[in-house]
Amino acid sequence: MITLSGVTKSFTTNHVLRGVDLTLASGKSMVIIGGSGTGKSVLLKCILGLVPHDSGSITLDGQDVRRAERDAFLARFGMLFQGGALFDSLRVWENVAFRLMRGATRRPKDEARAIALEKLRRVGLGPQVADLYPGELSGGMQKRVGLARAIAAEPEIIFFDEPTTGLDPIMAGVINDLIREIVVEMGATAMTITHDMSSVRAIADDVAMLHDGRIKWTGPVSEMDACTDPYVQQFIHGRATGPINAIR
Ligand SMILES: Nc1ncnc2c1ncn2[C@@H]1O[C@H](COP(=O)(O)OP(=O)(O)OP(=O)(O)O)[C@@H](O)[C@H]1O
Repeated sequence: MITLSGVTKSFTTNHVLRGVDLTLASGKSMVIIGGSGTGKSVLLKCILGLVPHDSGSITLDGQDVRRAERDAFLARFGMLFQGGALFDSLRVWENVAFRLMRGATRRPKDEARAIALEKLRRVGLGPQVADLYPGELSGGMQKRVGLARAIAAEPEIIFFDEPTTGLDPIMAGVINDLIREIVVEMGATAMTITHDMSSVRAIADDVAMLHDGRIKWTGPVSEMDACTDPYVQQFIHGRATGPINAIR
């Protein structure tokens, strides 16, 4: 379980997080929504300890994330980054096996390649893709490779940062379904940042809306439509008018 309590983070006079309280239950899928620039990525980086928070606490299974031994802590996480963030100079399978070939749990090359092929298969990519370079793949295929990489080391917790950005609606649907299936299958705890409401509905058990540096609303996705909070309503219906200023 990941617990955030009163988390604040400022960049000089820009007070991005102003007291975030949030719990990510183990084995559940939490989706964070909120307008551009509200601090969703900063929140994710604070949890990972990549950006130090100013005050409040963030714990993983009761342990302060700032006190955790970095390598062991990060090894518990898988990440699917916004642009896929694949290494252009590495073959697809080497990208997927990246973490398997480094660090304390380093595996022999043949074993790492076999795991990479198995993970590629899991995301619907055949062995013919393994020796290509990322630049030879479509955007949707690159996302799948990124997803295969995120799950390669079988992490307990997976973060998805805008997993469907730049994909057509059909491919976005495929990626959403894959994320949901994989998270359920692995029993992983998932946190996804997205603007895409169809992703929210496909991926989330729970939703949290970040606004003005705080969690404006959180609850099960099944209760989101009935939520009367005007901020949530404006966001989920994509209305230009409402309490959220459209000009930012
Ligand atoms: N390293 C940094 N130094 C200074 N300011 C930063 C830094 N990282 C983020 N910010 C600021 O924090 C605010 C929140 O940024 P963040 O990227 O978390 O937004 P977001 O909600 O993820 O937005 P989007 O949905 O557009 O990706 C922005 O005002 C941004 O300029």
